[in-house]
Amino acid sequence: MLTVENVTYKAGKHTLVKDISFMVHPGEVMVILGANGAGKSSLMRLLSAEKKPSVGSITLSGKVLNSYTAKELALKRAILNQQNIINLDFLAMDIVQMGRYPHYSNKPAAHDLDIITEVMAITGTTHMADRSFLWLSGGEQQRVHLARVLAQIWDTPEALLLLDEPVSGMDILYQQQTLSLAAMLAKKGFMVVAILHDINLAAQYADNIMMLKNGRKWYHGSPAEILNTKSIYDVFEAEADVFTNPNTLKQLIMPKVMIHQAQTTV
Ligand SMILES: Nc1ncnc2c1ncn2[C@@H]1O[C@H](COP(=O)(O)OP(=O)(O)OP(=O)(O)O)[C@@H](O)[C@H]1O
Repeated sequence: MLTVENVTYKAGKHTLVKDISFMVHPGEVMVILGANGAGKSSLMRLLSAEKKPSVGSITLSGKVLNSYTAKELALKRAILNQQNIINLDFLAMDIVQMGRYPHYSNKPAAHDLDIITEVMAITGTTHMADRSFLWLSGGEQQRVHLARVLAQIWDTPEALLLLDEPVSGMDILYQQQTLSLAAMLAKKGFMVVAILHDINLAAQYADNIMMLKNGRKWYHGSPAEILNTKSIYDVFEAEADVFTNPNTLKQLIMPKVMIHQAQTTV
C-alpha cells in the first residue's frame, strides 16, 4: 500500500504541494488531474522518492519511502517520466533491457529475457526490437519506455507504477491500449498512479481520481463521485457538460467552446 500523510513540499520559498493525504491500494488505478502548474509533477517527484517531503510522510508497503536504498526502490517502483531523453544509439530492445538492470549483475538470465519478450509483446514493440531507438517516432519511443518500465517491475508483486502523462504523443489506439494495460496491471496487484490531462481517459480508466489545484487536494473519489460540471470548473476554470456514456456508463466530458475568450485572443 502507498500511504501519503499530510505531505507538504517546498522549493525555496515556493510551496508546491500543500498538506496532501491519500492512500493507494494494490489493484487500484489512481489518476491525478489538475490544470497546468497545479503541482501534479511535483507530487509525482515525491511519490517516486526523487524529492523528499518538507513535512509529512510517504510510506510504501509500510516502509518510509526515503529510507529505501536505490536498489530496493528500483525493485519496487518504476516511473515513466514525461521526458526520457536518450541520445545514445541503442536498439529499442536494449532500452527495454535497461529495465532489468536492477535484477542481474552481469548477464540477463533466461527469466529476464522472457520478461523482456513478454513486455515488448504486450506494449506492441516487438517489431521495433532491432531498430535504433533514435529513429523511432515520439509515440513509438514512448511505448519502448513503457516496456522498459514494465520490465523493471513485471515480477514484483504489489509494485508501484508511476506514469507521468503516459499517453502524450500516442495515437488513439495506443492511448487506449496503454491505459487498458495499466488497468490490467492493477488487476494483477500493482498500484498505478498516473497523471493525465485527458479527463475522459481518466473517467474511463481511473478507480479513483485526485484533482489538484494550487498544490492542494481539491477533490478525491471515484470518477462518478467527483467528475461534474462544478468540480471541473473549480479546478480548471473551464465550463463543461458531463454526460454518462450509455455504453460504458462512464462519465463523458464535453468542454464548452468559450466563444468570448476565443474571440478576444484572435
Ligand atoms: N524547483 C522549483 N522551484 C520553484 N517553483 C517550482 C519548482 N518546480 C516547479 N515549480 C512550480 O511549481 C508549480 C507546479 O509545478 P508542477 O510541474 O508540479 O505542475 P504540473 O501540475 O505538473 O503542471 P503541468 O500540467 O504544466 O505539467 C509550477 O508553478 C512550477 O512553475
